[in-house]
Amino acid sequence: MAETGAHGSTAASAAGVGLSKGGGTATAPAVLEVEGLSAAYGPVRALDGVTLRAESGRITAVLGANGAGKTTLLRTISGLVRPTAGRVVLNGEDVTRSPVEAMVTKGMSHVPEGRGVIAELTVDENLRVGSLFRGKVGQDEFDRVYDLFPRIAERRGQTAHTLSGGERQMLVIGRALLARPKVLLLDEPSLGLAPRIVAQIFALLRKLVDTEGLSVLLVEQNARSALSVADTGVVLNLGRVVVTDDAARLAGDEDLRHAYLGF
Ligand SMILES: Nc1ncnc2c1ncn2[C@@H]1O[C@H](COP(=O)(O)OP(=O)(O)OP(=O)(O)O)[C@@H](O)[C@H]1O
Repeated sequence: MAETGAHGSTAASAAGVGLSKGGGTATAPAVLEVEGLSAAYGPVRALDGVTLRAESGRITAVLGANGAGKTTLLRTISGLVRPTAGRVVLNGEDVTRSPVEAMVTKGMSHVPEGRGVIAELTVDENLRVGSLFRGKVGQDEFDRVYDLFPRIAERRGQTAHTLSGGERQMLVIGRALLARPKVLLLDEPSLGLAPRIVAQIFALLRKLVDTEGLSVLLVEQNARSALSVADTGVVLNLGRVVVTDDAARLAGDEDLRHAYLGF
């Protein structure tokens, strides 16, 4: 198991060391910095001093068992849950306790678990509803999403309730991308999907990260898949960071895999 330092970060990851999957350079600017973040639901302490960073052009996977605090972490970062302590810094600006709309404007998009689409509306209408908060969005931006997700493009006139789980996941990611985020928070995109579809979605994320410098904070219970696409992994247990390390090293750490990742 990798050596952990303060807040569970390894010395290597704290220094931003580790090659990206795209073969890029070791250090990238932090788009998102989370420092000592804590959150509670009444007496239940769900997050306890979580520190991590998400960098431009990199995928950071947050892993852990049921109840580890992964969803709460994303909800607290994006302003849906009020932290009891700690800071969220986006592009160098302290955005802790900013309203969700402000987070979106400043470059953070959150795709929650559950693939929330409006079932009665068409795919195209779902995309347009999702872009309303941005004011006028050019057709070229919708076309870009359709280019990224050809399956969604083929189904643009269909009502969303006819979509498969994978297509819904693509639609909600596409909708989030219309906000032109610097950092995309994704909660369990693989849940209930066939491995082939998960691989397609992860490959697309990898492409966006490598070509556009997007930063992705990916929450997953499916640790094996997540580590195969991520640059860095952060393992949570009972609301605390257990270890932060290069994704390939985490995947190869048998003790850690057995103790926290279930594969
Ligand atoms: N709305 C809530 N009210 C009370 N307790 C909650 C609430 N949401 C989560 N919790 C508790 O907070 C802790 C962290 O839950 P969270 O959903 O963040 O974990 P998780 O790692 O995302 O788990 P899962 O993979 O099962 O979704 C758990 O103990 C959970 O029971």
